Amino acid sequence: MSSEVFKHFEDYVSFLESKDPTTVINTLRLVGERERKKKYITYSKNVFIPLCNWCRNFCGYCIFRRENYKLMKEKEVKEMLLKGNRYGCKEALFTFGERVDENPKIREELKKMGYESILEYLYHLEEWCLNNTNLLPHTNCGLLEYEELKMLKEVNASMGIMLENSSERLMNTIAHRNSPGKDPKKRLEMIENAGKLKIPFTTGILVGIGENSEEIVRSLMDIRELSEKYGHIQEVIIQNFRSKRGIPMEDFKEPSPFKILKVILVAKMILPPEVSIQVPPNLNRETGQLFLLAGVDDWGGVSPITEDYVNPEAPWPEIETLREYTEEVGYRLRERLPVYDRYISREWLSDRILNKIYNIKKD
Ligand SMILES: O=c1nc2n(C[C@H](O)[C@H](O)[C@H](O)CO)c3cc(O)ccc3cc-2c(=O)[nH]1
Ligand SMILES: C[C@H]1O[C@@H](n2cnc3c(N)ncnc32)[C@H](O)[C@@H]1O
Ligand code: MET
Ligand code: SF4
Repeated sequence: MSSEVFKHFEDYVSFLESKDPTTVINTLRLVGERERKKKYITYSKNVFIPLCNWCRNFCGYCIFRRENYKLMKEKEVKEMLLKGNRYGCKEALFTFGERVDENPKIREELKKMGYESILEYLYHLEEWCLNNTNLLPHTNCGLLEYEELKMLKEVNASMGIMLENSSERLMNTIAHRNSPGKDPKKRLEMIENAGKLKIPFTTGILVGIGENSEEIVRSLMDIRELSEKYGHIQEVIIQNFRSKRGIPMEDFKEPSPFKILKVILVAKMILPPEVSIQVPPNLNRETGQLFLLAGVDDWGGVSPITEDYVNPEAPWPEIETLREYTEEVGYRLRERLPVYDRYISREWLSDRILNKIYNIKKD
């Protein structure tokens, strides 16, 4: 269906490069034709658990990582989960630094708590979450091996990792120079492993980190390839780089709304139609409504109680505000689980996750 508009790599690239309003207006019309049929824009009510903010990488855009790190205590995590439960949240988002247990001090701390590794600790917390709350875990903690994904699938409704961009070139730039974990070969391999393991999966690209138009198109095509092969990509996040004081990339220009609009249109044309396109509403407060017209159909995780620890300067909108914002464009806001409906089956989910979902739906 998507190929009605463009077919070739070069077409997408020249579209991204285009300064001709007619081209963009025409594409918006063609893509928009399909958007008229959609009714709902979804979001997931969540609690963000930043389990540990040390990280083996140093991404040029990141403010989350601290050398003076904090590893969350079990009690603290449980209290946050219980609070989320009281607020009716359905997603426990475990997002944290990559391979934090490469740090000997953190390993030591974990040992004292009775755990051999951060993933053993994570598994325990996610299991507790399933046994004591109505929240479903979603883990996004950077690179994981096949066996690690397999273990976490037991206690996660879905998992994720941002591809960021599939360009090797960025590994020599300020964005990823000091981040071995952002090697696109490794990230694509992990996304492929998640496909083999039938894990409903979230990925995406970060726009505005020094990549060019070819690299954006290539990244989206790489995601499409894995999505077509395994069918596990539930959503693709188009994340706009937001500058923050003190990061190495402080002086980088944030991508313009026009640029993001074009990237969304290209994503819509490249990706299979069932794959949702997500933009976070806290990073797109002024522009989000217009992006709905270009094919965005999901706002991602929105939290009534925790901040976005990756973008702490950007508060979440109230759900009711988000509802008005969405309805003004003519769509309805609908809450979803961290796993999209089409994956709610034995083919995709572990028995304990599936049982939990049945029990949640009964409530
Ligand atoms: O609050 C945030 N949530 C982020 N999420 C959460 C996401 O919005 C939701 O957890 C998913 O839509 C699943 O419901 C991510 C999840 C991933 O799997 C990969 C990347 C992200 C990035 C962010 C983020 O920067 N901030
Ligand atoms: C959790 C995800 O958040 C994104 N991320 C990290 N730093 C920034 C920033 N300054 N602006 C926007 N997104 C960011 C990355 O894509 C990461 O994978
Ligand atoms: N550190 C992981 C990554 O960048 C998780 C998101 S950033 C806190 O992939
Ligand atoms: S973005 Fe993720 S991988 Fe990069 S430094 Fe921050 S926490 Fe680490």
